Amino acid sequence: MTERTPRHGLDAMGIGTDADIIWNLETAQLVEHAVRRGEGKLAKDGPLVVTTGKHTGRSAKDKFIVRDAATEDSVWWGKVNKEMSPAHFAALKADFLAALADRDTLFVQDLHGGSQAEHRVNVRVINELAWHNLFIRTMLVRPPAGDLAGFVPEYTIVDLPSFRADPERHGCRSETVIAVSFTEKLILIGGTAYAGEMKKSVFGLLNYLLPQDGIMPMHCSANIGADGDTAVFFGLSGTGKTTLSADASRTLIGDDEHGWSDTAVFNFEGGCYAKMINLSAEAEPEIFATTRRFGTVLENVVMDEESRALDLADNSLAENSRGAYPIDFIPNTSERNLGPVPRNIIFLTADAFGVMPPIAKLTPDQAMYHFLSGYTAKVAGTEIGVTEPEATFSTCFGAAFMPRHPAVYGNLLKERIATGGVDCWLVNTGWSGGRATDPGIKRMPIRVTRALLNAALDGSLAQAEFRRDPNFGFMVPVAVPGVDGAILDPRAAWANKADYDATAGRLVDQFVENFAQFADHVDAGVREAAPKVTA
Ligand SMILES: Nc1ncnc2c1ncn2[C@@H]1O[C@H](COP(=O)(O)OP(=O)(O)O)[C@@H](O)[C@H]1O
Ligand SMILES: C=C(OP(=O)(O)O)C(=O)O
Ligand SMILES: [Mn+2]
Repeated sequence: MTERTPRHGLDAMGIGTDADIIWNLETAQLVEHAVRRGEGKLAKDGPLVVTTGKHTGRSAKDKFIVRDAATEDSVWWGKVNKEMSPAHFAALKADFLAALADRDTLFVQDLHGGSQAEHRVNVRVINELAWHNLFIRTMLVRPPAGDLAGFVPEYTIVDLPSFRADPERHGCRSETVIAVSFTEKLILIGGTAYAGEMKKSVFGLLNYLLPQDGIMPMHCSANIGADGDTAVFFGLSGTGKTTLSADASRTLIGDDEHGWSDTAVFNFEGGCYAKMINLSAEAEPEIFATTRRFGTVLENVVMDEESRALDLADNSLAENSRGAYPIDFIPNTSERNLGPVPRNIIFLTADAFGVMPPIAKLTPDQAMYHFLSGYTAKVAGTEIGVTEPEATFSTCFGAAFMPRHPAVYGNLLKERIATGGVDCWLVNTGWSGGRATDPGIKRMPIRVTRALLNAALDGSLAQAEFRRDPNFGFMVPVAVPGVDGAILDPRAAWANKADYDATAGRLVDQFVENFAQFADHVDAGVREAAPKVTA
């Protein structure tokens, strides 16, 4: 028993086990456990380096929500939120409890999901791996040590990477399962060692709970400018939330999950989770510096066994290599984990078709249209013969994490934009001058994106001359000081204009087709904000 052991233990939760229960350790001791147990190794400058095996990203198709009286009408059932029956969940829970009883050692952390006392949940995370315990401690909000003895968990996550789910018995799809019961306040994660599942599960919880308190939960990063102007950056995975929110000239609130209340934007988390592949010291100095510190957890980053030097360019373990670090590893962060209500909303998209301009100004109706659409694109892998990018539409720029109907989140955004004083922008951090798969076509340089963003955020871009995009109808700047004008007009950047027009036309068609599902949930203004092919 130490002061970090809560009075409300696992037995009080109905969890029986003879395992050694290791409560609420801090970074140094958890790193020692991880290394001693062979879970990871230290890199040259101190980070803990681990591998996750088969799963190097989230398994969206293996995620389930228990469908019962509580969720029947409140969850948006369908393609994204898949159901698990209460009976299957009961069987899964029984097998998780049996697996817990069998373990020699368990690592437990008592944490908060949400940085603000009035809008958060107490989460207890039970891990078989020391490094997973360190990861979730790093990512969520750490209660002061003095609060731990009296900590009472409300939600529990049991995270067992070695568990093997059985589709017959558990009503799931594979050996991997992420199952959430809002009624039992229990999340079971098995068959995957990708640590991001844990933090995104807590996000899903808050996305379900907070709209009831009038908070808009958002899959976005957030930072604050010198004159107190908050910006939020929505975007799907890989579009630049984490990269662009770490900016020497602005104060970071957080890189991934936030709530927008009547008075503030606040972080849900206490850490960041950055992509490591090809991370550049020049373009992303603040994030790069975290790879040289004790306390950072590096997932699937390749390291030389002898020198313990990192090779951030090596994708042989994963394209999605990651680094988790406490938020204060970034130099300029908000001490209270919040900022004023936003003055700017940015929708990030990584357009692999090269159709979207690098920046565009949106009307409130266009903003609603793009928020509900949630467009980005994937470069269709590295397989030989795959030459076309693939469009992805994920509503609210985060459908995988949003249990409720998109209209719930959409209406919260609508109310907030309607109060005025918020400027909305679409930013393409993807490709320009052709498709991502065309020879010689490069992704937008980070410094160009930053220059355009900063011009939007400091108000100077508003003074520029704009033209209307013929396909999407939004306003695109014609010239911006310090930025090569050729990149501002995507059509001009393409050598073959007919090819651009055809590619844009196909993308517009996909937007229109995707939006049909929302047409009945929005007013005419938003429907009319749809892109139109004018040719
Ligand atoms: N113009 C750009 N803007 C933002 N990121 C870019 C850009 N060009 C390349 N990148 C790379 O794209 C990735 C963006 O990932 P990240 O910021 O982690 O996205 P998210 O947090 O939205 O998942 C990073 O690896 C970054 O280096
Ligand atoms: C951690 C994740 O978030 P993002 O890529 O948006 O940073 C993820 O999608 O697994
Ligand atoms: Mn991110």
